[in-house]
Amino acid sequence: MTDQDASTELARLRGTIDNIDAALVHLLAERFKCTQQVGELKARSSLPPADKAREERQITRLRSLATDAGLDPVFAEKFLNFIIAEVIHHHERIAEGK
Ligand SMILES: O=C(O)C(=O)C[C@]1(C(=O)O)C=C[C@@H](O)C=C1
Repeated sequence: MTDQDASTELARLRGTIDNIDAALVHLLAERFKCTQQVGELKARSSLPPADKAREERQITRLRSLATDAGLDPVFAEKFLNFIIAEVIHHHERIAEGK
């Protein structure tokens, strides 16, 4: 592969990465819009911000989906936990009226 070929291929791959990153941002934005509504519903109904049983079910499902998709399930679990921790933080702020 020539240097020119390599830089053309790298630019093509980076274009794909940029598209995927954009899709991830849009998906996350939609998820957080939805969890914002969940947070407001929970605050109105005096429900606790976290639901560990639901999280267990989500993790089991995501790990299985990840394995089937060829993604490291440990990474998928960490990623979901990272997102959920942020959501719980948002829920707590909503419940505090902030
Ligand atoms: O499903 C809920 O009850 C939510 O508040 C959403 C969510 C999530 O982000 O998926 C966040 C916190 C809960 O512990 C479980 C799940």
